[in-house]
Amino acid sequence: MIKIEGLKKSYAGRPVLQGIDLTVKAGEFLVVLGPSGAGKSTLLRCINGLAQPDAGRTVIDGTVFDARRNAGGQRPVAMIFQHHNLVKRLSVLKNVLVGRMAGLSSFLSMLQLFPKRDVEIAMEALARVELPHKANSRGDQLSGGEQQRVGIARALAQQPAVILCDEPVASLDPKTSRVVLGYLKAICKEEGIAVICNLHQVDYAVEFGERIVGLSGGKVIFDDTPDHLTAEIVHKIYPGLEDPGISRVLKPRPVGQPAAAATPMIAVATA
Ligand SMILES: Nc1ncnc2c1ncn2[C@@H]1O[C@H](COP(=O)(O)OP(=O)(O)OP(=O)(O)O)[C@@H](O)[C@H]1O
Repeated sequence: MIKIEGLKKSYAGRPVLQGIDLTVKAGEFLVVLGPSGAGKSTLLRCINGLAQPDAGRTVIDGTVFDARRNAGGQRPVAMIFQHHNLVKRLSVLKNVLVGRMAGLSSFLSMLQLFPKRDVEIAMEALARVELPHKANSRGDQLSGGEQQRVGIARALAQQPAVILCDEPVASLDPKTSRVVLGYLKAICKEEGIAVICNLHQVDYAVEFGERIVGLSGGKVIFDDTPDHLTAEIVHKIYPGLEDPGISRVLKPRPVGQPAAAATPMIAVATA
């Protein structure tokens, strides 16, 4: 289980995250939606230590996560990026083995020598995304979708507690996007890994997310299952969005039932 507690981050005095609290269970697929600049990437960067939060902490399976203190062991937080971040001149297998490097001595990683068990783990991860036959291809000989599947295998090879995905399908066509999100979801469920996935596409969020968090102005304004995401809430998350097509992917609300509140509401009787 990953607990994000009171995360705050400002850049040049401008608040970007204003106190984020989230608990994500092992094997839960959480999608973060929000307009450009809402702080989605900053949230992931603060969790994995690429950015230093001003306040707050991340607790993973009961231990406070500090990226700086994790050298020498496998890191519990893996990351998948929009542009795959593969080393293009290296083989696919070596790219996946990067996920094992945290456990290697600097001497062995410099020589790119890996224990047999690490190579087995990397090959198993490639098999999970159905690319073992590409192990010896160079990273740049793969399509965008295949490169992202290698990115997933690299994250999986790290054997993390949580995988953070920063717009992993933003540069892929719709069919390939669904394939990539399908692999991610299957791995999340079958391996019991928590996934926090930033997306721009509401339709994919509804299709693949078990839980959706809406960020706006650095605050959580929606946190619920896709069933509770209404067109009104989507418009709150994305003010000014003019896409009537959004309502097609949302479940119609039964007549007379009010829209789900963005934050829990308690009825207080008046005296
Ligand atoms: N290193 C940085 N230095 C200064 N400002 C930054 C830095 N990183 C992010 N920001 C600012 O923080 C705000 C949130 O950025 P962030 O990238 O987290 O948004 P986002 O929701 O991921 O947007 P997008 O969907 O466009 O990727 C933006 O206004 C951005 O300019």
